[in-house]
Amino acid sequence: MKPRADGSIPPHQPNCFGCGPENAAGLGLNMHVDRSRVRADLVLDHRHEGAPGFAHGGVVASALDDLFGGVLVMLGRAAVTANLSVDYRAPALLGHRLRLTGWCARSDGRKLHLQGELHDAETLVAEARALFISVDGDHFQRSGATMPEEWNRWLAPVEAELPPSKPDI
Ligand SMILES: CCCCC/C=C\C/C=C\C/C=C\C/C=C\CCCC(=O)SCCNC(=O)CCNC(=O)[C@H](O)C(C)(C)COP(=O)(O)OP(=O)(O)OC[C@H]1O[C@@H](n2cnc3c(N)ncnc32)[C@H](O)[C@@H]1OP(=O)(O)O
Repeated sequence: MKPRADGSIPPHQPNCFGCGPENAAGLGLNMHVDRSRVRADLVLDHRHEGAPGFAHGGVVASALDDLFGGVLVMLGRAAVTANLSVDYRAPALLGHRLRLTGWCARSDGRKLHLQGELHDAETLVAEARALFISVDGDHFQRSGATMPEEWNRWLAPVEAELPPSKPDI
């Protein structure tokens, strides 16, 4: 799996909660590569409500987690979330167009240190740091579910080194 020629990032799989178009309960993220970052717009609604008019914090965390899944596609690395930390800086308002941005800050063998932000216009709503660990195909066999054909191709050996991190933009 890799970004398309126009920079858009295909869904991880059709039913992915974050980005799968077939998941009626999902967030429907459409991600794209913008230089060395991944971006997506997100409008949350009453299904995502916590306090009245505010998005539930877990939904915000889910959006950032799946955004990091988009960063993995940009990097060409299959990995899973080992740790996700979110600082909530301002309420995420329902009905507002929110902007997600994610990038890889650093990699160290199997460890990928990813960072992301959620903005409402100029307002920083949330920032996240995550540790992802590279995995191979065996990791996903444990569910017993059928893997998308494309995954069999990208679940390559995890030892491959990432290219040097690009400078922040
Ligand atoms: C080519 C294209 C690639 C495209 C990629 C596309 C998709 C991404 C892939 C899959 C996801 C698919 C779709 C959804 C996409 C994105 C959504 C967000 C992602 C998720 O929704 S994903 C679900 C939630 N996620 C889990 O379901 C993980 C459960 N978990 C485990 O499966 C294991 O826990 C695992 C595999 C993480 C590690 O297990 P393990 O046995 O392989 O490795 P081990 O434990 O030895 O750790 C190795 C080194 O990491 C350190 N380490 C480990 N965990 C740490 C922690 N929490 N904090 C600090 N350090 C930690 C150790 O200390 C050691 O460090 P050291 O080497 O220095 O000793």
